[in-house]
Amino acid sequence: MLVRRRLVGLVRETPVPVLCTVLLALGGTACAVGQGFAIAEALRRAFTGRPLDELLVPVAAVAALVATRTALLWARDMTATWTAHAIKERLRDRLVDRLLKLGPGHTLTHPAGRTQATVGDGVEAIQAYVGFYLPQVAVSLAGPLAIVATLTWLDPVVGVTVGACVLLVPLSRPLWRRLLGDRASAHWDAYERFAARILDALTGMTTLKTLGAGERYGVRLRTDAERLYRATMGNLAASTGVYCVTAFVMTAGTALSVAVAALRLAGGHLDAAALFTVLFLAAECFRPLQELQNYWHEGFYGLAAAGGIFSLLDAEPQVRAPERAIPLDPAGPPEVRFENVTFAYPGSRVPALDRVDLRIAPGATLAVVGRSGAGKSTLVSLLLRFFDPQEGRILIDGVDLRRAAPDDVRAMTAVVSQDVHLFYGTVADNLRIAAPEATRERLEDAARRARVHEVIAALPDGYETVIGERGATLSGGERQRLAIARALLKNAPILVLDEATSSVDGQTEKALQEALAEITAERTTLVIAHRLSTVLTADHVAVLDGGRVVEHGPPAELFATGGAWAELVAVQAGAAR
Ligand SMILES: Nc1ncnc2c1ncn2[C@@H]1O[C@H](COP(=O)(O)OP(=O)(O)OP(=O)(O)O)[C@@H](O)[C@H]1O
Repeated sequence: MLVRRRLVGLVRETPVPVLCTVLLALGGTACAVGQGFAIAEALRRAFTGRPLDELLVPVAAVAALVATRTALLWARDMTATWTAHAIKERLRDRLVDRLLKLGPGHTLTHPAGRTQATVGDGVEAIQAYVGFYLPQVAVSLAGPLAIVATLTWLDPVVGVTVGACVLLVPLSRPLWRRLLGDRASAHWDAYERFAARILDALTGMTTLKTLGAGERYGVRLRTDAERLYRATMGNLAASTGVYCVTAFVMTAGTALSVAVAALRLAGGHLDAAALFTVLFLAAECFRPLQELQNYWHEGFYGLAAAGGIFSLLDAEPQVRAPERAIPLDPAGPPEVRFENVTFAYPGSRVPALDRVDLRIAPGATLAVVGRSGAGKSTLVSLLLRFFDPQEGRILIDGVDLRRAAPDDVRAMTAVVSQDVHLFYGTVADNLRIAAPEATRERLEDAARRARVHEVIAALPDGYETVIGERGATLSGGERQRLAIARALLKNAPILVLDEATSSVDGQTEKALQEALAEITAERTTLVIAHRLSTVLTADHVAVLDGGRVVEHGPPAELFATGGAWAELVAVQAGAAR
């Protein structure tokens, strides 16, 4: 029997329904035992020439027992299914809850496809294991034990023979455990890899096509599908191999028990009716083990998925909430400071930010520029407290972010990034993600200020239009303007603009710059920008290079010094010509 302690722990959380499942199954076994005795009695009466009406009682008892058993097993299946669903739903709630707690700190460092396979199919697979397999383990111990005791009472020699044969099944299990466990894990691993690859292909379809890499990626997909196929067949071979051996032991055990009972009959230790009872009970003794074997077929996936599920449940968030969080004031635009901040991503030895000192005065705008990989986005991730710096600290109005609740920190900041994610749902739903209570008037006002109201109004159902997955029905520029409307609705005192206007045409950019100037005036703003037009209006510019601030000051002053900023301007000007 393959049992994982923590999965048993899940079952223990719903003790009553699980106990009911076990008792109903054992009730079914008890009916089968009664059936064996009733049939034997009917035969005994028939063989001894008793009148027909005397046969009616045992025959009626058999019918009643068969009906009761059917009802009990139906109730068992219903209870097991219900229990399995309840455990599954609770587990999935916990996983989703944990994922939300782990936040982008986890999603940025783990493949989404694997996580999706764990939370989706992994939890589905657990269902058969916890709902059917584990309760059946208890039934397979108690049922055969009770039947062997009954057989021993009928005839000790037959009882010991059946008991020995039954014992062979669980005793042979350790021989297979390793093989079954390894094959199941290999199978799940191949499945997770395949699921991750498929998700990547779907989300990156445009990139693959524009790079002409569809064919090459298809080869990788086929290789992973082939690996999954081989792992499935390997698992199936091991599983059915064990199934066949166990079935053989069970059949041989039943045959041997009947042969021993026949010898006992010949020796005058048993009568013919008792022989029939033995025959019936010996077969029934192996039935729970046979069912256990069947449930294993359905549940092995769950056992393999358990590793991923529990490691996700055990994963610790990158940032911890302090026991007594200092509240942050969301009212006015705050001062933001990075003090000697050094940070390297988990698993990386090269710091993405190296002793960064920056200050944004309340209501001021700081533009951060620098080459790709300089550390600009990392600055934002730290400001949103997706990660904590290894050295130094980040302060909002003098409060170290480590001493504030992570949710409070995120509530202070609205982000408009390059990669705008629109969720499956209506335009209004997508706007209300930022402000669930917002009235239709507020939505429209925000959309107007973000210069996207006309676009929304022209959609087939206006604000109630369902946006296709990943915003397929809106252009890049429209999506960005929707993101700006979201930021307006969130109305946070800190604003992060990550190349917020990179996907809009010249005319829209002008209108957007006006709208952004309007909202940045009331907020402390950090602009991550590659384009000069976005930076020129900032109060300060910081030039990042290799995670370090190499220049910092008002844009005009920096330009006059002829340093890194002036060099970047020259490069851009050259590129524009
Ligand atoms: N999730 C991550 N795990 C490990 N390293 C990362 C991760 N994200 C970024 N890095 C590394 O950290 C450094 C800074 O990256 P960052 O994304 O902050 O740069 P950036 O200036 O925003 O670049 P770009 O302008 O191209 O967006 C880079 O060396 C990058 O490879």
